[in-house]
Amino acid sequence: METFGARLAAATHARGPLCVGIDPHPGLLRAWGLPESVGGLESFAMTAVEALAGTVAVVKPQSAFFEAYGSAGVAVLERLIADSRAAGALVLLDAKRGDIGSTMAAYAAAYLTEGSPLAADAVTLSPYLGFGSLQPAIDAAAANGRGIFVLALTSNPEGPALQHAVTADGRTVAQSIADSAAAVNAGAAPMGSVGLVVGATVGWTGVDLSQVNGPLLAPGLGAQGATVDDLKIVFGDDLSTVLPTSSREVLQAGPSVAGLRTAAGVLAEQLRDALAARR
Ligand SMILES: O=c1ccn([C@@H]2O[C@H](COP(=O)(O)O)[C@@H](O)[C@H]2O)c(=O)[nH]1
Repeated sequence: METFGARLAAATHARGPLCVGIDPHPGLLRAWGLPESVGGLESFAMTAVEALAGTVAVVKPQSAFFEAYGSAGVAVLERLIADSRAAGALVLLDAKRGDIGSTMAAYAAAYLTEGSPLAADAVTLSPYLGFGSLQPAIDAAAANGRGIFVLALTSNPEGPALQHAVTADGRTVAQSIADSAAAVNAGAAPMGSVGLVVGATVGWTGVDLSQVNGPLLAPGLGAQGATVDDLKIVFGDDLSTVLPTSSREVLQAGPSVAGLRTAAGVLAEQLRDALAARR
């Protein structure tokens, strides 16, 4: 079975290094002239899929905005995942789950196991119950050709107080997460299937990402203030596996399908140039 790392490398090679987040904020629904209802959510999601899933490498639905509508919202998320994958995009479900190992096994069954209605190509996970608690998801990802993205240096201003804290062995929390991902990904080609989340907003961090050998999801472009040029500051020599992601900056170009495609295309082109040094 082809690994997620290999599938992602092929997708970004073919379609460019861009992930577009599908975040149906209430304010965006209003801006698109849609009601704040399940019907509005579905119109928003399906328009985004129509506009983007045939062209960008990865779409990243934000689970919270679908869960907000209860089971009917989750049904829309299921359809979004299926339709996006059918259109050729990889789907990264942004759910940021984290729990004790036995419960993590249930999350892995939901998000990473073939046949589950919510199975995506990859899911975001929180390592703050200990990186080892993620093992059931790492195992399920490997068994199903899927991937995980582990929070390391998040894009929000509150992140550094925890993520730059120094652990008992002298490494920062973020460095220890990066090292744990590197250990799982060691030897994988073209790259491993355990990615990290490293915000485009975080600036120079001193965290050594050179051994991670996995995708580095970079949120924070646009609405959170980071620019394409910031990626060079954050990632330095480690740009080769960076997957920049943007939600509101692209989505504000809707509801026009053409407008959304143009916004994603312009950003993808800027990223192609900025990440030209990638392998
Ligand atoms: O560190 C992180 C991790 C995840 N996110 C998520 O990415 C998008 C960003 O949306 P924008 O509209 O492009 O700001 C959103 O779903 C976040 O939950 C993040 O921003 N930072």
